[in-house]
Amino acid sequence: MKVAVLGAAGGIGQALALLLKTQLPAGSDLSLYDIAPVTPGVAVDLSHIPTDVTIAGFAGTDPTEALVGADVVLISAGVARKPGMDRSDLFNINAGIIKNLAAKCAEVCPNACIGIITNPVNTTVPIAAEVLKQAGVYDKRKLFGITTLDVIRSETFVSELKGISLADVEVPVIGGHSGVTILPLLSQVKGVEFTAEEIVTLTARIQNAGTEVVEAKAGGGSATLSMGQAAARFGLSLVRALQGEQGIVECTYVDGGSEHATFFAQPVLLGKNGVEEVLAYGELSEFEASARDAMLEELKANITLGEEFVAG
Ligand SMILES: NC(=O)c1ccc[n+]([C@@H]2O[C@H](COP(=O)([O-])OP(=O)(O)OC[C@H]3O[C@@H](n4cnc5c(N)ncnc54)[C@H](O)[C@@H]3O)[C@@H](O)[C@H]2O)c1
Ligand SMILES: O=C(O)C[C@H](O)C(=O)O
Repeated sequence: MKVAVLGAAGGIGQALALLLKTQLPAGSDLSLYDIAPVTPGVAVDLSHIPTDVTIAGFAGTDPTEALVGADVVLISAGVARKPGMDRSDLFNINAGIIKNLAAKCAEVCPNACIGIITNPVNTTVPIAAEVLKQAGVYDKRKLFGITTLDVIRSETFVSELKGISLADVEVPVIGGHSGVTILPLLSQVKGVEFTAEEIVTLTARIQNAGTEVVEAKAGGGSATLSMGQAAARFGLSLVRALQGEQGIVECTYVDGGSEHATFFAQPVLLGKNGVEEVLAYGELSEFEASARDAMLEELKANITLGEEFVAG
């Protein structure tokens, strides 16, 4: 398996590269690409860690060398929020970056699975899809918006609030990855009862958790280390599934035939070709059903924005 990280010199990229260097299966190749000149040096640094994962780093304006033969491409290239900004404020810069990188993937590694971290995810994933379609290589089973950070935050916050072991907490998160489009299904957490007030407060905290980090970093960026962990979890799950391991499920934002929107995050069974099956997300509480319905207008507008950006 070859995994490429684009945006690898950034806050997320470096954390992710470290986790992949130490956790990818033996025999894997890891390639790092970023426009930042330090990127080959990041690869040299990581190469001194004694694992059976080979690593190479590439800088400059052309990611081709990093992408040759890639099975999985994880993209965190782009700009991050500062206090007072919304994820949608990143669109102007990041839309073009994703458009160009997706075009390169289409050209160099058209069969790779692509996981997009770059915000606004609700829009950057449709942008990538349109670019891949234009190039005639779109396979909807192989394009993912990485929403795993919402899942790990939900699990952490539930465990803290209820004093239960993290090993026992699973929280599906559906919809998208910004504000009200992030919907944790707290009613489905096994063995835990929440009061109506806890549901409201916890849902809001999970939806605003990105902003909580942005404000705490006070102009120094957004979540990088927790996102590195989240992207590593998703990327490693995908690699294991591509290698034939059965039963691997992650929530992710996919073009999965949802009745709600073209792209929708929900639990997905991963397999040898990427998405094996989009799973039903189960029964919702009244609160969750109305939150789901209320998010759809925003989510669909986010998707249309991406489609129209590529259509020009
Ligand atoms: N999906 C999520 O849950 C999630 C979570 C956190 C952050 N993010 C998003 O991830 C992105 C990256 O965040 P970060 O904190 O790592 O930012 P960062 O600024 O630390 O790193 C971004 C990197 O991208 C590189 N870059 C810019 N343009 C590039 C291009 N065309 N090709 C290759 N590399 C390029 C930069 O040189 C930089 O090293 C942001 O858009 C942020 O909003 C998403
Ligand atoms: O909030 C951000 O801007 C980054 C990321 O999407 C997050 O959820 O932490």
